[in-house]
Amino acid sequence: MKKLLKGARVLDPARGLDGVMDVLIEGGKISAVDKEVTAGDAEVVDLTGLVLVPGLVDMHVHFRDPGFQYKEDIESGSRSAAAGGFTTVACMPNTNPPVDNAALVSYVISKAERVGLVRVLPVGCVSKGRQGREMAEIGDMAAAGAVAFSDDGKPVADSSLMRRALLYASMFDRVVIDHCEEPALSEGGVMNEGYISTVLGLPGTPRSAEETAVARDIILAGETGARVHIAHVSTRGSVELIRRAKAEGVRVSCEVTPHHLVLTEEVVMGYDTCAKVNPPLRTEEDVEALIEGLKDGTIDAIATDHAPHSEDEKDLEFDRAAFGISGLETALGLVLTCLVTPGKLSLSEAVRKMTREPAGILGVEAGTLKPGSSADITVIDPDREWTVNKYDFLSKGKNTPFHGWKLKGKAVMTFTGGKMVFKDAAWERDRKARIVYKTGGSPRP
Ligand SMILES: NC(=O)N[C@@H](CC(=O)O)C(=O)O
Repeated sequence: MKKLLKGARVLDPARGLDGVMDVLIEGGKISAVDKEVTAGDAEVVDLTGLVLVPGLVDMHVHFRDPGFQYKEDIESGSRSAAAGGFTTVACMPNTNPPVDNAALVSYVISKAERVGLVRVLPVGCVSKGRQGREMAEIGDMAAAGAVAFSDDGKPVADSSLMRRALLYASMFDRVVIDHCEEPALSEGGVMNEGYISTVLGLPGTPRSAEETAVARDIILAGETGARVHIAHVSTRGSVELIRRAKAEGVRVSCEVTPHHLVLTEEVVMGYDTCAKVNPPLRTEEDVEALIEGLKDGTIDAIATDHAPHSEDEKDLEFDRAAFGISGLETALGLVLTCLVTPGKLSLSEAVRKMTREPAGILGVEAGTLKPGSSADITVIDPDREWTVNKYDFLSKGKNTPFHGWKLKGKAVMTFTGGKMVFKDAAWERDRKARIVYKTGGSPRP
C-alpha cells in the first residue's frame, strides 16, 4: 500500500531539509522525499499548512511494566507516546522486578511489538536489582536488545561500580545514562533548596547534589574514554560542567526535560504535588542556562522523563507524594509554545533535539526521513491552539502541572512504519469544517 503525504513543510534536520515537499511511503518505508512526487495509485493525504518531521524520539520514559501497570503499562504508554508525536521511546528499568536481565529485556520488546504502536527500546539496569552494588548482566542484556544502561530513579552512587560499568558498556558500544544525584546531599529533599523551600518549610535538595555527581561522571568518562549520558540536567552549574567537558573532548552527552525548561520552583508555592519531580524544578537563572545550553549544543536532547503515577500516590502531603510528571502528551506543545514561538529555539533546532540527537546517542536508526528508512513520521499543526486537559491523556498518569495551560502547536498525526498510530479527532473535525467553509462545498473525503 502506497501513501503520498502531500504539501507539508518537510523538516528533517538530520539531512538539512526544510521546504514544502511530498513524502511517499511504500511498504512501511520512506521511498521518496521531493518537490512534487507523483505516484498514480497511492492514497493521497493532503497536508497543506502542516509541518512533517521524522517521528519524535524520546530517550527517557517510564512505562512501569512489569510491576506497576496500575501507573502505566506498555500499551497505555505506547498510546500516550503516539498521541504526543513520539514513534520511538527508550524505557527506563525501574520496574518491579527491575529490568536487569536478558529475559526482562525480551519481555519489554515482545510486549511492545505485540502492542505495535511505537518502538519501545528497553534500557537495562546498571546494577543487579538496581541495588547499586553488583554489576548487572550488561553483555547479555545488550545482546537481547537493551539500547543503554541506567539505574534511573537512583544514581549509581558507587564510583567504582560506575567506572566499571562505563568500561564494560563501552565494549558493547552502549552508553550509560546516569541519574546524577549525590544521595548524601539530596537525602530527604523534596524540592529545590532555597528561599521558597524555607518559606514552605519543606526540605530542599541543593544544586550541589546534582553537580557533584555530574562532575564525578565527567571525570570517570574522561579517564576511561567511555561515553556517559547525563539524564534530566536541571542546574546552571551542570550545564557549565558539561560545556567545559565537551570542549575538552570528554564523551559526555545530556538531556533536559520540557518541565525544567518552562517551570521554576515557584509553582511549588501552592504545594501542588504535580510539580514534585526529581530533579526538582529550579530557578529562573537555571532555566535561562538550560535554554542557553540547548542553543549552543551543550545539551543534546530534549527528553520527557515521562513519569506517570496514580492519583493515590500524588494526592498526599507534599513530602509524602511520589516524584514525577506525566510528560509525553505535553512535551511537543510546550516546546513549540514556550521555546519556538518566542524565538528562543528555532523549529529546526527543537526538532533535531527530539529526533536525530537522541537517536544518535542511543545508536538507533530513527529520527530521519532518509529514503529507505522506516516511515516513522509526525505531522504537526503549528497553529493548533489547544488546552491541556489531563483527563484527555491516553497515559494512565494524569499527574501534570500543565492542566489548563493553553498551548499552540500539536502533533495531529503519527505514523510508525507507515501505519497511522494516532490522529487527533477534534483537530480533524475542525480542519474538515474549515475546508467546507472555504470551498462552500462538501469536505474532501
Ligand atoms: N523523575 C521523577 O521524578 N521520577 C522518576 C524517577 C526519577 O528519575 O527520579 C520515576 O520513575 O517516577
